[in-house]
Amino acid sequence: MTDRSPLAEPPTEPLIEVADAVVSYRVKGKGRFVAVHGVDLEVHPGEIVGIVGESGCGKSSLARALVGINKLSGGSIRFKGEPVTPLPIRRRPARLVPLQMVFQDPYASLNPRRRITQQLEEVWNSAARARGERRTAEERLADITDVLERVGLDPALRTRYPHALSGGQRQRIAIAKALLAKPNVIVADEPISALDASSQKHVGDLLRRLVDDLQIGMVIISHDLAVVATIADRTAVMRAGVFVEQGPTERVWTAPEHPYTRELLGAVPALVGREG
Ligand SMILES: Nc1ncnc2c1ncn2[C@@H]1O[C@H](COP(=O)(O)OP(=O)(O)OP(=O)(O)O)[C@@H](O)[C@H]1O
Repeated sequence: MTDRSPLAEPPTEPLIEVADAVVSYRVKGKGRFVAVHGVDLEVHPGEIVGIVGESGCGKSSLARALVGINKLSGGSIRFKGEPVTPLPIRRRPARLVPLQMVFQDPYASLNPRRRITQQLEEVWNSAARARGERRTAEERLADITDVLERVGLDPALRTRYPHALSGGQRQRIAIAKALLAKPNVIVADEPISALDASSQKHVGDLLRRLVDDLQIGMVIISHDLAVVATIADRTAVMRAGVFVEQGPTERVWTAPEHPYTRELLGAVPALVGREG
């Protein structure tokens, strides 16, 4: 658990600025259902912000809006000062390429019929194309080898198909895919919930290391307060589409202000501290 006092570090420009964001869905015969009711959030370089709350509270709806998959019904989301425009991946402007998402189920974001290497090459190609860069196959291989090493995988694994990897290895590949886009921000929706306990710890430590080493901003969504408490600098507690409180993780954990946070804390058996 970390508590980086705002006085301890110089202020930075936020990478992500969310102001009064509203996400709603059209539900047949029932009008619109509002899943996110006007939330405010900032994400700075080198910072992990955890968003925690029970299933159905609106976490994924907000996460998808942060990267431009969901359209906002109100408010605004800015990435490096520019609005996040909801467009299909292929039509995303180059300025949004460094805004990446990692999903809970890495199987869903990996094609089971293609070798890992082909999938990483496609991501690299589309990021280079979006940026208008002309680069060589040697540079591509060097970048792919570099990200695989960075996520703690043997680069030789790239010749495998997804089914020949463990759950933890697949999630590392999903993180490597995001890194190939040279991200400034990664939004990770339940990135470790589906993993066994030992992989949870390793992937959690990896995410923290990436944020510290690359000074990216990260948003981690989880229903599990203990997961967020071990790696997030700041925590926002979400209930029924609103943040009931947000603050430094240490403070939220030790002196929760809202009864709902206390309720969530009561359901956590024990906190295992983050190493390093
Ligand atoms: N496409 C959609 N159409 C209509 N309602 C939706 C849609 N997607 C989500 N919802 C509803 O919005 C609410 C918030 O869902 P969301 O997936 O954002 O919550 P969550 O906190 O991420 O939950 P979970 O952890 O179960 O995914 C839920 O009531 C859900 O049923």
